[in-house]
Amino acid sequence: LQSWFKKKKKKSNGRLPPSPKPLPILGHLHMLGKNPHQDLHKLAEKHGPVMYMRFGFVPNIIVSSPQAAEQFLKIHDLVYASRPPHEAAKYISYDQRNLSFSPYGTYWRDMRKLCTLELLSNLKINSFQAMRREELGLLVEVIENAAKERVAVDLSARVASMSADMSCRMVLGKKYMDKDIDEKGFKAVIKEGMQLAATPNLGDYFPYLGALDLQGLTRRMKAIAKKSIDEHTDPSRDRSGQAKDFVDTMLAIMESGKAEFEFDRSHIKATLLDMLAASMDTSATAIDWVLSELLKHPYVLKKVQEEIEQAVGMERMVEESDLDGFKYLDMVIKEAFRLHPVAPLLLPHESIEDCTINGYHIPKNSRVIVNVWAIGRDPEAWADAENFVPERFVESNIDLRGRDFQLLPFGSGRRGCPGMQLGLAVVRLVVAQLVHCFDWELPNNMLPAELDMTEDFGLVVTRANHLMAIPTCRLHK
Ligand code: HEM
Repeated sequence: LQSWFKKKKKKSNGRLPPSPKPLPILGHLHMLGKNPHQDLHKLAEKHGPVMYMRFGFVPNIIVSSPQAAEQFLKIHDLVYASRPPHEAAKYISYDQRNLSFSPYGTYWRDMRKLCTLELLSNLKINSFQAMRREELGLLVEVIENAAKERVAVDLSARVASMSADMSCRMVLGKKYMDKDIDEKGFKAVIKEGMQLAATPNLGDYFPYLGALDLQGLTRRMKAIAKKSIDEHTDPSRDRSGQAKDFVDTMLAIMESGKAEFEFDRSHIKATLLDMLAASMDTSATAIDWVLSELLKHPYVLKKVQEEIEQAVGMERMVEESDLDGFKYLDMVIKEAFRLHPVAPLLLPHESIEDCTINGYHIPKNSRVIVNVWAIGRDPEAWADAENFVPERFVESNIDLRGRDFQLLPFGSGRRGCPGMQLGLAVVRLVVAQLVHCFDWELPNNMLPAELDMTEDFGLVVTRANHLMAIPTCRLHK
């Protein structure tokens, strides 16, 4: 292998990016612990923002500065717009027929266009406003009861469950109760699928991959998709008054022959699972981190509450139409995403040809891992980088939508997140509502500064310990 790389190097006349010292066979795999984004950050501080690492036999390029990210995701975007082959995704997603893990090519382009236009457009997002209001209303009721009893709410669990219900209703048209699929439970199945999808992020070499029941899991996930399509094609189904969910939309496209590419039930099923997995945990985890930072910084929470109060008053709840006025809330969300990007290493990209970046040779078929967690902490890009200071955005127009490479929670370029508008809409709405309707304090007289912020790595990086807080109602009625 070494000699193969040397030969390659010679051929292109390029040198590979700097690299820590590898072990035989393992390469650099032994350097990654439980939180690979943090380990890679430390290594990049030593070896530079474009770093070469080999995990098993797979060459990886680790990207850790805004300048380098711009090279890979904008200037040479086309070269890096593919995804590596992925064993687990092949199982789960009908041979990579979904969007997230498809390699670059016509199929991915067509699918992405279809999803962007038909499922994730503003029109479509807005058609689910009433559903979001209803689901969030249910959560507010639960919290009101906890406030009456003066007991702590498990915010992490409650928000995750609400987000799963919202995603289910949007994608499949109804909430699946835990027992609907099998004894294991619907949410557990999806969650396991996410963990599985996360593991190969850093090579297919992680030992715990083998511990997961790949076939059993696949069977369950596919059962969900099949059941849903069968229900939708049942002629006796009454769906009057409901927004058209994703299954309806995709079945209609399939029947009309409107898609200009092969599009059958297996494509629909793969896409449904993709949309569920991509929307459930991402938004919920983002909300969890924003709320955690607010509880850790009570003066910031107070400022957000004042901003909302000024626009909405204390007589009613927040509506989605109020959201555009909340400038300070948007700064808080940006700052939370800077420190806690929910997908700290994005999804892995793969290069489709040789390329030279910053004078280094990047071989074809390298995996590219963009460490946005490290980029959010880059001292060259951010003053006082370790601290949560939303006010830093008052004088800056740095945006989080992929235009500014120091802040990339949704990635950027061709593979950037197509669900960003939807994700942001949910995060802004839920955070605004929960801090407008309630004051919050930490249980057991814990001081805000003592709130633990330990991370737990996966496809999304969640809190290691659930966020618990005691609510008090704020609104006048
Ligand atoms: C706060 C919420 C969300 C965050 C932080 C987020 C973040 C991301 C990130 C970082 C990527 C990878 C980008 C890359 O590889 O360069 C991604 C990809 C993707 N996201 Fe999101 N996402 C969110 C919500 C959603 C939602 C609600 C949906 C759809 C319902 C969605 C659908 C997707 C899809 C389909 C991809 C793969 C795109 C492709 O490979 O072409 N995301 N997202």
